[in-house]
Amino acid sequence: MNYVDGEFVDTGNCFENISPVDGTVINQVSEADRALVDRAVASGRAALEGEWGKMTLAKRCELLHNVADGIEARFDEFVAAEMADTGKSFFQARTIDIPRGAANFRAFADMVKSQPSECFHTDTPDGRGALNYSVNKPLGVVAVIAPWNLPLLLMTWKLAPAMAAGNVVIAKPSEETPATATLLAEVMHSVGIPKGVFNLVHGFGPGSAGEFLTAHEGVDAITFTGESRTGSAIMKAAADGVKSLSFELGGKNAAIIFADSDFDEAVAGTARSVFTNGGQVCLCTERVYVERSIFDKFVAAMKVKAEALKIGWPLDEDTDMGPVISHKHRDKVLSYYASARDEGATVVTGGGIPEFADDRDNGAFIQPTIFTGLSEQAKIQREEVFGPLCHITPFDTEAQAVAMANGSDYGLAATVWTTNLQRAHRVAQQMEVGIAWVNSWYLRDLRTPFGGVKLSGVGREGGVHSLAFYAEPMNICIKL
Ligand SMILES: NC(=O)c1ccc[n+]([C@@H]2O[C@H](COP(=O)([O-])OP(=O)(O)OC[C@H]3O[C@@H](n4cnc5c(N)ncnc54)[C@H](O)[C@@H]3O)[C@@H](O)[C@H]2O)c1
Ligand SMILES: N/C(=C\C=C\C=O)C(=O)O
Repeated sequence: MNYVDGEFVDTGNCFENISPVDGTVINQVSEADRALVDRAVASGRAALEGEWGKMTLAKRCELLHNVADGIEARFDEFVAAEMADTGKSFFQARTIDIPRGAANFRAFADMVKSQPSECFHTDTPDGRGALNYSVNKPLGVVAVIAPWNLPLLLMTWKLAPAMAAGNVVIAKPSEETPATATLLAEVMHSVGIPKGVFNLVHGFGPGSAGEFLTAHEGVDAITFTGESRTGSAIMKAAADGVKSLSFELGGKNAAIIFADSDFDEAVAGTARSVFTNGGQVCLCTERVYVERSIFDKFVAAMKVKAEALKIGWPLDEDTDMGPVISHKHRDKVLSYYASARDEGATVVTGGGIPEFADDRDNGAFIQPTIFTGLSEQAKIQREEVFGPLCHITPFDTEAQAVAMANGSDYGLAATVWTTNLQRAHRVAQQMEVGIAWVNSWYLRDLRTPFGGVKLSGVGREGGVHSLAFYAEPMNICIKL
């Protein structure tokens, strides 16, 4: 169901939600039409001018903590829903996706309470001076458009600061993953978020709810997470309305492993950064650069890691990797596997589809894959694949590794593995990315700036960066 103006709405026009595990139909999803999007915008505007706009900060933060409580109270339902939509493992859903859904609301409910505002005493020629202070006002009606890879985590990563800053939101989850967003609407409704503050519209991008939102004259800002080319399309749609935009886009992330790294740690950490969530995390590594003296040993060790991954039923406790999100996406990843082979890659492991001889053969399962032997100009070195694969390349000098890692049109994340302190700082700071991890990956502090450079995004969210994006600071000058 959609959720607009405090009501669950079925437009009567549905699309099927297909399981990536076995190809069965999970449920029917009500697609929002333009009229429902219009109603959501009007309801949001009324909420801003009504109860929500007048609510105290303390009460707003209390409600956001209640939303977090509501997610935790229905934790198992959220886990099951996320796994059903995505096929991700029980481990991933229960240790990352759903806990972060609650954590995002708690983090921003707490951070916004201690958000300072500026004040300056200004000298004036008459000696009496002036007082310049600023107040933070909300942007207004914010469209939140989210992807399918970490559905609840990424939607709430935007909803939480937007609502903490006093905005009203219209959320549009991916058409692939409607379930946890709908559960979230039930939680919002049950904890008493005033009608119009949180709205949920299901649908697609072009010619559907996504596009209706981005071109809507009543939407004040758009925060989008998804493919870079979609970001460009949304930027065009929003241009006439001169809307505030925050974009978290694609990545083609590099890992650099020096011979002076802790070898076992570097192998384990890099394998995790390549294969987590089937490689369907924007921060995942797809390009691995290894110092030549340990190259063969490292490739062999990564092969062992890839072949040890248990690809199975998401609910099995020991499953490491489920299917990718859809047959369509699997075909895209397989086309990159084929292009790598066509360009002469060595297939270290994988490259195809696993066979189970059960219903999983109707799912979108794919083999974890490692390639070597290609140049930096190869297709899988230039383009984001967003699947469980990497290409491993040897390097001889630090400068060469830095140049290759930076030689991408993307710039989201990088990992650097070394035990040399100076080298760790030196190389990390040279990475042309928004986030560099040293001897770690996806270690997250929600107060830090998060975002990408180049094709990987526009702006930063996280901590004060989120609160800055979702606010309109206003300066008031008082002549004394
Ligand atoms: N940088 C990050 O934080 C981050 C996080 C997760 C995923 N991603 C990126 O997202 C991509 C995978 O997610 P995806 O396939 O859902 O991305 P996508 O761009 O296909 O879709 C993302 C969302 O945008 C909507 N959409 C599509 N076209 C639209 C349009 N023209 N107007 C309005 N809305 C539109 C979709 O319905 C979906 O809800 C990968 O490229 C990945 O790198 C980036
Ligand atoms: N934005 C975040 C993760 C993004 C993952 C991309 O797929 C986060 O952890 O806050």
